[in-house]
Amino acid sequence: MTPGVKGNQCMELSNNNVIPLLPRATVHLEFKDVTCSVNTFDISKFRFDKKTILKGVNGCFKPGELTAIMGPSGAGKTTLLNILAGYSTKGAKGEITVNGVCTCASQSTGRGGARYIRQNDDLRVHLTVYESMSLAAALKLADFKFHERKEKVYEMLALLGLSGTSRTLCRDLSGGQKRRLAVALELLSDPSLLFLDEPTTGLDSSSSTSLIALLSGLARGGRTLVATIHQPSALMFEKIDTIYCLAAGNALYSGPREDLVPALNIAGLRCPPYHNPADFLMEVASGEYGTAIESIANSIQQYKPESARNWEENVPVISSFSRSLSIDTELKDKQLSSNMKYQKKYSKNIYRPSGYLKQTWILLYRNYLMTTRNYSLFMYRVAAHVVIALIFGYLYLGVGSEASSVLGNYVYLYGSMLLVVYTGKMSVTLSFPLEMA
Ligand SMILES: Nc1ncnc2c1ncn2[C@@H]1O[C@H](COP(=O)(O)OP(=O)(O)OP(=O)(O)O)[C@@H](O)[C@H]1O
Repeated sequence: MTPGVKGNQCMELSNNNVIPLLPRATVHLEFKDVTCSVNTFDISKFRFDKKTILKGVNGCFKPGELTAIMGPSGAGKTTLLNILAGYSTKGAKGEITVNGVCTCASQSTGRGGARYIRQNDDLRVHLTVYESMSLAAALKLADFKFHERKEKVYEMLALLGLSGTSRTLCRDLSGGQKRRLAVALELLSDPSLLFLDEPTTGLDSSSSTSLIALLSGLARGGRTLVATIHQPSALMFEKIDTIYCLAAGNALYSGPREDLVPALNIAGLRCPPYHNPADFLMEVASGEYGTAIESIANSIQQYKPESARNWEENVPVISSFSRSLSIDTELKDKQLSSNMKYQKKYSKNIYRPSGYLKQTWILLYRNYLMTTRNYSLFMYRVAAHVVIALIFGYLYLGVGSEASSVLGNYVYLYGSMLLVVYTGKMSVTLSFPLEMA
């Protein structure tokens, strides 16, 4: 029996129609004086040097907003995201406050149930979209009944415009669809805080824009979304609420998108007309305008916007946002109400994952599916065993029916032990780091 996977049905929605599902709680994340240093070995001097990647950055990410962490290559964007998400906190110092609860940046827990979508899609290429989703749902949503999990999976697929690809193998998805599936997998447990590392890398401009529109829609529901974005187009830039720009480990600008150009003006940097402000910011951060980053950052801090934004006033309420979307109202209402129903029914805040035994069973089943569908690997394994059997046969040739040759017995025992131990161990040793990723 397939755990968590049964049947198939589709609810169709076009790609860019996003229903802003409400998260279960809102998350306000603030960080103060975050630094990160690593020790690097300098071969020419034969000694360890300390490299400072982040030099005491501050900032705050609010619910209902999509924040883009921008900056030139090597500025420290991924490092900051890793620390904030609690994914990799080695060498980090500083304070991270989530909804008023302060934790040390070097701690990897206490980030309000944050989910992190890394740059490389960690999808199982031999599973279909529906299988990936339903197996993930079976792992993450232990308290849900089978039909409820199924409903939630279809709801997420429809939400992210993946209904039409539910039977497609993950390896056959386009780059944009893979990113959307990665988001859908994380949305199953309704996270309030979502980090994405370079979600648009490798996508064409239209897929990138539609992905950013989707993230912006999810943020509108009250989530806190933070994504590193290299160089957004003007269209993508319009959909971002807040910009956090890093340059050589320092925060250059942190604030609403619409205040970026006036703030740079204050620092004496005029964005040329018809120039994408995002490109201009990157040029400034790369040092193309000659001024020291610290002095620009200091000047920018002098800028006081006329209307300090209050997200609670400005974030559109769910009904007004959904009115602006051209989607089937009946379907939208049905999905919203099912989402609310689950949120009310299950837990105060956290969906409970499956128990150890159930997880083992689900993962075994997933492994079985992947192994049997990976024909070439399967055939290589069969061929390897045939070749090894021939070698053994040859080595054992002439030993006779009494097995009286000491060397023959030794070769047989030693060889069969190696085969049994290593063929079993190697697959685990190789796949463990991949599965952990
Ligand atoms: N473990 C480490 N050891 C040594 N240097 C590191 C380590 N991790 C990051 N760095 C260095 O820190 C700097 C910032 O890295 P990071 O990956 O955060 O940059 P980024 O802004 O995300 O760059 P990109 O946009 O190219 O991905 C880089 O110069 C990188 O080489």
